[in-house]
Amino acid sequence: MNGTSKSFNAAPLEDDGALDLALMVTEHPAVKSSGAAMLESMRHVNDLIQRCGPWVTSGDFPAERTIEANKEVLTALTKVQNDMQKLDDIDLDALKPAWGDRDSVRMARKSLIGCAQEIMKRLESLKACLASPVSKFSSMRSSPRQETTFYGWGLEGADPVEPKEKEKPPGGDEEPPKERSRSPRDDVGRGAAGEHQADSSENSEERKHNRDTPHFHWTRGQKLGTGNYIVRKQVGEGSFGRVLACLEETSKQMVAVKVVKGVARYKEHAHAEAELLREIRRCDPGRQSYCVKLLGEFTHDLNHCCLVFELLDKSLSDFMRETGDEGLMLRDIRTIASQILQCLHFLNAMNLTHTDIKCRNAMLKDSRGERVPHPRKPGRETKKLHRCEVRVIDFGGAVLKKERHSKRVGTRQYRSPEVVLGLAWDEKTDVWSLGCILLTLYTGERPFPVNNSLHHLALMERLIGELPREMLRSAAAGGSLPEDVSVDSQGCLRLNRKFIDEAQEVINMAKPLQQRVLPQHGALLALLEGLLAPSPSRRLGAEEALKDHFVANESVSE
Ligand SMILES: Nc1ncnc2c1ncn2[C@@H]1O[C@H](COP(=O)(O)OP(=O)(O)OP(=O)(O)O)[C@@H](O)[C@H]1O
Repeated sequence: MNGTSKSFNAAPLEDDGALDLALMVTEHPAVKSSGAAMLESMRHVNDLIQRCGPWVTSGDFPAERTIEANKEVLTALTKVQNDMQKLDDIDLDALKPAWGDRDSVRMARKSLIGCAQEIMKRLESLKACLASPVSKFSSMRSSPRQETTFYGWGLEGADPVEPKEKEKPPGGDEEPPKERSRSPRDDVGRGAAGEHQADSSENSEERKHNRDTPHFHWTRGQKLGTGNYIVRKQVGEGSFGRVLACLEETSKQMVAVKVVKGVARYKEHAHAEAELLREIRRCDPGRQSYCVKLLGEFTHDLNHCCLVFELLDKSLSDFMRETGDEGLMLRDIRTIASQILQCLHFLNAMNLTHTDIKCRNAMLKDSRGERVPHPRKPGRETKKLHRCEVRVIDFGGAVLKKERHSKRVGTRQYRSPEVVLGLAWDEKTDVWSLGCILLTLYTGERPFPVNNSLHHLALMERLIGELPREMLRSAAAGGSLPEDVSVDSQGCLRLNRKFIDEAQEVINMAKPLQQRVLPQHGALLALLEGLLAPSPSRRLGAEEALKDHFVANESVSE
């Protein structure tokens, strides 16, 4: 009999009626959906217990099935945690009459949380039983790791840097379909051959291994590092790690801790991001950069690099969703434009390009506000912020001027024409991305809901007019055109038959920029035309844009 089996409880979980009762007393949508999810999790756990019970009690673990079961347990734990969080997030002060009274919702929530805790207990005990066989099998399976190079930030003479692989974050994203940049710096010191090497099967194997490595598993109340950070809940997740809201014991302040996956490359990458953020803090004593503030860095369990940040509230994409994707008040858009431009101006002075400016990477410090009639959409509402202050996050893709490269950086929907075409890019690429953010905030719609380059370029032409022929010609001549794009002898985009069949209708329906902005908002239109100029040499720089009429003039009429 295996030692770990002592704690294994093979009895199936049962609903003692509390779940049903909870679902009967309220119509609150979060309670309803969590209740249904809880029933599903309960069934899943019972199934797992049935499947794993025999090996756990006999101690005879079959390799593949044990690894598979472990993955399932971790996924199920995350799911239950998320469902608990949804319950936790219910605002008892904002109930609709049809959802039932406060006490019923509170009671239902308590019952469901109790049920979730039971499910978690079982999953935790199963996880403990599987842990040691899994680590034994995994070490037998994994191939020797590649040696990783030092990833020093901006250090003269540092070794060629390792790529940051940006993969699609799990759990969906507000910008689907999403394609993340590969590396900000992965071809430094390499040529086109380097690019090819980066795609060799060995690297993609490793990339897959990194992506499949599970995220750090957390529990509420858990202490991180040397015990100074107590986990309260999860506030975000990216490709590199999970972001947890934690109470810092000494200061009694809530902070955000990004716990990076236990993958060597990701750890190095996180150290580099921390180093850069420390440098930003050093250069910004007056806190005028609007960059997120790094408060510290530590290691948890020897394996997880943890970055401690000021705790922020909601990303612009989450906030937009909360307002029903209707678009924000113009005065808030102006403030956001001004603050992100100040951030870009500051980064320019440090010779840095962020490369991944987007709605998910700009967070509000405080998303509280009041619902007001939408000034541009009769009959609709939006949310007017009490205090509009943003912070730019995720500096993992930032690139120093001296380390610029020709790889496609950033998230597809926010990429500038020069990046899509594989041409040289500079800090103006961030300005284009900001243009995409502002247009999204104004219209409520993402200007480039695309997942291939031809569609993207064709939509750009629809929005802002023809792309400069020199740009298309030089991309064609330099061999940097994306695979799906070709250019004719005149230097115009060639739209093939298949494309026309599939996408032409969508392209035709997309409105030019002038038609997306109301006539009374000419100042905003002028700014957007400056930010979304196709040629980087004609595009506004951050410093110039700060002097633009719309940005500089604080009195905005909605
Ligand atoms: N300081 C913070 N306060 C609150 N939430 C945060 C904070 N920083 C990040 N988050 C949340 O965590 C998510 C992931 O953070 P971040 O983008 O830094 O991680 P990442 O792994 O680098 O992601 P990506 O896949 O975009 O590179 C963010 O989208 C945001 O929702």
